[in-house]
Amino acid sequence: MERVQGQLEAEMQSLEEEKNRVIEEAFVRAESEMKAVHENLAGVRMNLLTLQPALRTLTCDYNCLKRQVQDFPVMLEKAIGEAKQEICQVIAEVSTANQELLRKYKREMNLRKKCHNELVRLRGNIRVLCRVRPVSQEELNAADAKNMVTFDPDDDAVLHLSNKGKAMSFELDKVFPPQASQEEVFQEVQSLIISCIDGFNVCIFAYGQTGSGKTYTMEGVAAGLGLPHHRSMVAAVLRGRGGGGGDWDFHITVSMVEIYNETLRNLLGDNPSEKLDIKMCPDGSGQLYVPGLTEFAVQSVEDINKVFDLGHMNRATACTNLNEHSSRSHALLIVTVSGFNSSTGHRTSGKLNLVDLAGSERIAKSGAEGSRLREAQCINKSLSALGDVIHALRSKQSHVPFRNSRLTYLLQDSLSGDSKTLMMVQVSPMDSNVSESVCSLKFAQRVRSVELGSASRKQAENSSTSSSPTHDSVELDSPPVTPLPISRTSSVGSTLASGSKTPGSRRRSQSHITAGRMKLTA
Ligand SMILES: Nc1ncnc2c1ncn2[C@@H]1O[C@H](COP(=O)(O)OP(=O)(O)OP(=O)(O)O)[C@@H](O)[C@H]1O
Repeated sequence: MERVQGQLEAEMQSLEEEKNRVIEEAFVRAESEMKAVHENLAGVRMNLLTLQPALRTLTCDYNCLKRQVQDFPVMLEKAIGEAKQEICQVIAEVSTANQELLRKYKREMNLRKKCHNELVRLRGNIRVLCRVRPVSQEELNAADAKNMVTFDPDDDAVLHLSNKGKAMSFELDKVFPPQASQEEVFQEVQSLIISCIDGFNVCIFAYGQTGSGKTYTMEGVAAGLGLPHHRSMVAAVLRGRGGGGGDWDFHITVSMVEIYNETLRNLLGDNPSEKLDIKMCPDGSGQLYVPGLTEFAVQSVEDINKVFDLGHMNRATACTNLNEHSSRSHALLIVTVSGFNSSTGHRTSGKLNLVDLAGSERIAKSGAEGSRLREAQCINKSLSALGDVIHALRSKQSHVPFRNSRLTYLLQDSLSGDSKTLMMVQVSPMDSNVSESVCSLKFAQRVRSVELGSASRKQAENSSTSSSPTHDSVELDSPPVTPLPISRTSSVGSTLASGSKTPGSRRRSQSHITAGRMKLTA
């Protein structure tokens, strides 16, 4: 018991000692930790002391930013307002400059039109050009073939021709030698074509014997394109639409007709064999129109191509031999351009007539009979009538015998007034064609060699009184119309009112050859 007690006391003693040791250790540790804490605290205090100014700066910055943020919407609004003002000012300046440019552009456009019309006027409203076709390969191969045509190197309006050993010279408005390209010819006639957009009526005729190049000039294949050339003439009208300025809106329609044996046929109609008539408008305006004539509205070159294909197809189906038939008939392409200016309300109406005439060669009366004789008579009659009309117009005669053929009657409004006419006389250079070439050139000179402005008072009515050097005057079995009296009052003033229009009134007038309009669906 005592031993156990002694053991317990010893244990308690050691525990007491252990406790004191642990307490002492804890105290030492606590003291060192306390010291470290104090040191830390001193460091923190130091830090706090240094951070205080930074905090003050930050607080100051923050307050400053806060104020700026508060002020920002106001400043932004102000800046936007100022920017808006500046932009508006610049826009106003640009708009003024733009309007000024537009005004200048319009003035230039009007000037261009005036210059263009002046140019056409100076050149003469009726111009006679000549084109000599090249010698064909076949002709080159023929041993005895001779080229009879030479040109004046100093004057592009003169052509020399050797006829049975006799030298002859002809002066026209311009002569195109065989090497002249389609493009050169097109450049020459382009301004004339485009004037239909300005409200003028324009006629371009291709005249000459069969094989002299009439169709080549009027429909010749444009290099590489495979498209008939006068499609590009119509295409020029389409392109020229833009030249009037943005205020103009143009409506373009195309008709194709053929005149064979003094009979008018609609090449775009459902029935190409159907004969058309030329009639006086029942409204008493004195204007002419062709009832039933088909007009296709065209807007693109594709539309034009479709119209041509239809016209050529109809022409081919209406006859047995197209080549012969086309040589003995006149083919007319009529392009009507109606313009409307949305700013001024101004309207214009112009017409372009591209006429591929029948072959002008003389057929010996003794050798021809039946239908060939009638064909020859009709061709001679209409070409003589055309020569008479152009001669009368160019010499400003008081009466113009439009009614002597279907061709001149149909084209009456496009030949008279301040219309513009171009006669392209086609010539073959070969000796075998020389007498026909002489006839064609004499015809050209006859319609041209008139002193402009020297109007004579009267002009014989019928082609039987014609002085045409090329065509015999042959009466038709039934003349197309009764000849008109020759006084200016009756022929121009009443019956042929459209032929007497002043430049201003003609510009306002609508197309005389009208018909039910169709939309192009072909
Ligand atoms: N300027 C030219 N350049 C090249 N070839 C031409 C030219 N003019 C005509 N020809 C060629 O001469 C031939 C006869 O031309 P074209 O058929 O145009 O004569 P045409 O007067 O219209 O005859 P037709 O009265 O029979 O219609 C054609 O083969 C044509 O290609």
